Amino acid sequence: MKDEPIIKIKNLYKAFGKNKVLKGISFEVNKGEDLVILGRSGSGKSVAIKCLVGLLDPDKGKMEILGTDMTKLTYKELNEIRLKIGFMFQDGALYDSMSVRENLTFTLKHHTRHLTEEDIQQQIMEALDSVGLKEAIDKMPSELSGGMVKRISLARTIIIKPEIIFYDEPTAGLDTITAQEISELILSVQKKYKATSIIITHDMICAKMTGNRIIIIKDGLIHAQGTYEELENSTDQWVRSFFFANN
Ligand SMILES: Nc1ncnc2c1ncn2[C@@H]1O[C@H](COP(=O)(O)OP(=O)(O)OP(=O)(O)O)[C@@H](O)[C@H]1O
Repeated sequence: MKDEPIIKIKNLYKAFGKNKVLKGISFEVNKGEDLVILGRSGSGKSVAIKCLVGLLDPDKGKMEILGTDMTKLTYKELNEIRLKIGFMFQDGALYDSMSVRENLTFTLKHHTRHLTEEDIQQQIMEALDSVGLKEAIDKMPSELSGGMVKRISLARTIIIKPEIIFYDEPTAGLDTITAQEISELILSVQKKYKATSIIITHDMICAKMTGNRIIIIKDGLIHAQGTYEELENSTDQWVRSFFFANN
């Protein structure tokens, strides 16, 4: 069902010593939504997501994913909820010593037990097909270009069919054209798999293509939110600067 929040963050605070990074962030993400988080470097976008998924302990705040209170989880419950979440990290995070096939097999076996060899191969081919890279199945990560690494890491993210996908700077380090191809691919994956997404990015083309709502973090708080068009036409000069300057 749409319009049903499956991610809820309320009054999230996080400081590292004197560095007060998050000072009361609240937002919700509905099922099927693709939310982009913008903010200048160091504004706390990654910290917010890490708190949400249990990789960092928040100082204060309530967080819920798929109806589960993320602040009161046992280790077992945390692992269970993480099985429903896919991550696409900035650096791709593939295992260098494993081929593409082995990387994907590893993820799949770790996620789903008792799959037959035939199921595994079929799901690998389906994921690689979704990112247009079936021919790379037996390549090693060192043989892949930056754009191909991103595609394979996207394949690895979707192979577990997550309900929620977190993208951390999915187009970072790519030239403009390749970045746009990756954004297009993310869009097609979103349509095909219908996962709910949170996308952290500095790439405004990526934000425009992949997000249907944007929030902007400033000074530890949510400074503005809306659609790309609403924020682009904001009366707030600082907000508008995102759309015309490279952050
Ligand atoms: N584990 C940590 N220990 C101490 N400080 C941290 C830690 N993680 C993040 N920080 C600090 O928190 C602040 C926010 O970092 P964060 O990585 O969330 O920024 P960001 O908005 O994602 O930036 P970027 O766009 O550059 O990735 C920074 O000042 C950073 O130094």
